[in-house]
Amino acid sequence: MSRLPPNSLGFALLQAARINTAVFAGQSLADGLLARVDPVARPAVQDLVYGSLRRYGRGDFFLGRLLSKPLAEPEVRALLLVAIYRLETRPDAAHTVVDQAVSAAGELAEGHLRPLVNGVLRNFLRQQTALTAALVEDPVAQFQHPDWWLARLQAAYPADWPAIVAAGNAAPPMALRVNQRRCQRADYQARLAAAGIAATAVGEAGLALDKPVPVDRLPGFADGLVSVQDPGAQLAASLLDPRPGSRVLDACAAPGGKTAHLLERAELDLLALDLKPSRCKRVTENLARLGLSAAIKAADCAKLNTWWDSEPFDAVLADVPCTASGVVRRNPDAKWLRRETDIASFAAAQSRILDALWQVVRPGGKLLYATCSVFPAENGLQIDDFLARQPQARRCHEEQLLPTAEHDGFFYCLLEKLS
Ligand SMILES: C[S@@+](CC[C@H](N)C(=O)[O-])C[C@H]1O[C@@H](n2cnc3c(N)ncnc32)[C@H](O)[C@@H]1O
Repeated sequence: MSRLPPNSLGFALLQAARINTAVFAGQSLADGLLARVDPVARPAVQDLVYGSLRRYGRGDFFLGRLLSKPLAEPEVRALLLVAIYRLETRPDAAHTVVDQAVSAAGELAEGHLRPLVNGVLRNFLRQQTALTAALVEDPVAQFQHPDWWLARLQAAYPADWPAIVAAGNAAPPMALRVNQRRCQRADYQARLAAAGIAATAVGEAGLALDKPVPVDRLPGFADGLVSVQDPGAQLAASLLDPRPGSRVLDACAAPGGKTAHLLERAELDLLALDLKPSRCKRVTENLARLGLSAAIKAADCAKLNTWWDSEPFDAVLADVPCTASGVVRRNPDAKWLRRETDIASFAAAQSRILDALWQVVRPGGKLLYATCSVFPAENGLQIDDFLARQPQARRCHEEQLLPTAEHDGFFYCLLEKLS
């Protein structure tokens, strides 16, 4: 509980510090940490949490210079980091920010550290120019990614890595996919314009918004006229392009974005699998909102004996679990929680899934392998290894989308099973 009013900056700083403390203790933002925040404060808390985590390497560097010894109190440290983020990105009313951070510190168990919070933030403001100039001394601070992550990007993309890093540190764009079963894109674009939301057509059925908006401001969202989906993710359905009436498997389906897109484009006999029953529920809810239907089952797609009836599929989508290194701006906590060894663990799980799913593709059928990663071990190298194991597989199309201001990072490889 807190004595600060929910609409105050102090309250938002306090909540953001608590969430970031949970993240650094190992919890994921995807576990709904923000959903528990008072709705009045949620947009401000979200900005503080996501923004400060995107820039954690930088904040950590500043604290290293400002503190004489490491802080043992995680919530106080997290509070300093969110306050520094706010001071850097909204330099107006800096002294109000410091005062509000000190009030927030008073709500923590370590309330006696209020003078330290006050002193560190005032020192930050006094030394800000010199501290900012010193960022170049430390790549993790300057580029705001772990050192092993930077090394992997530099090795794989000698020319593009600075742009990948810059995209990963920026706030993400927001795009919609129009449910072509329920309305035309141009009509929906006009509805958006009437609601004061500017958007540009992108891809087959997408609309890129000039500025992100809360979903409840989107006309007809609850009635299934649109879904939020990155333009990079919207490529999957057209790459797999299953024929109407064909038997399709979406093997890693939750929350169902690509499942829904496939069904919006054509009538299909589609089975959607996901490992977790709670995530299958999200597929069910999404399809219901959009007026679509599929068979949905909780299962490990790699354990064929638990779900497969031996009828082969014409088309399989394998949107496999991955490091999500291409969408790190949407999950900035992952950047700091991941370990380099995770890449090999994901790659091993992905090859297990690929080998199993290949058995359910009919001869002449297709499998689209997809990740939202930029690490080659999960992408092109994974497919090279697969092709070496599977002489009946042919690589029809492969593309690595690097994250930009317009879309997230994705990898796609369309494979055909030779008859
Ligand atoms: C990248 S997400 C899928 C996103 C989804 N295709 C979409 O467009 O909305 C990967 C999903 O794979 C699921 N998953 C992980 N391992 C799995 C397995 N062995 N079998 C089935 N699903 C799995 C995860 O629970 C997660 O929901």
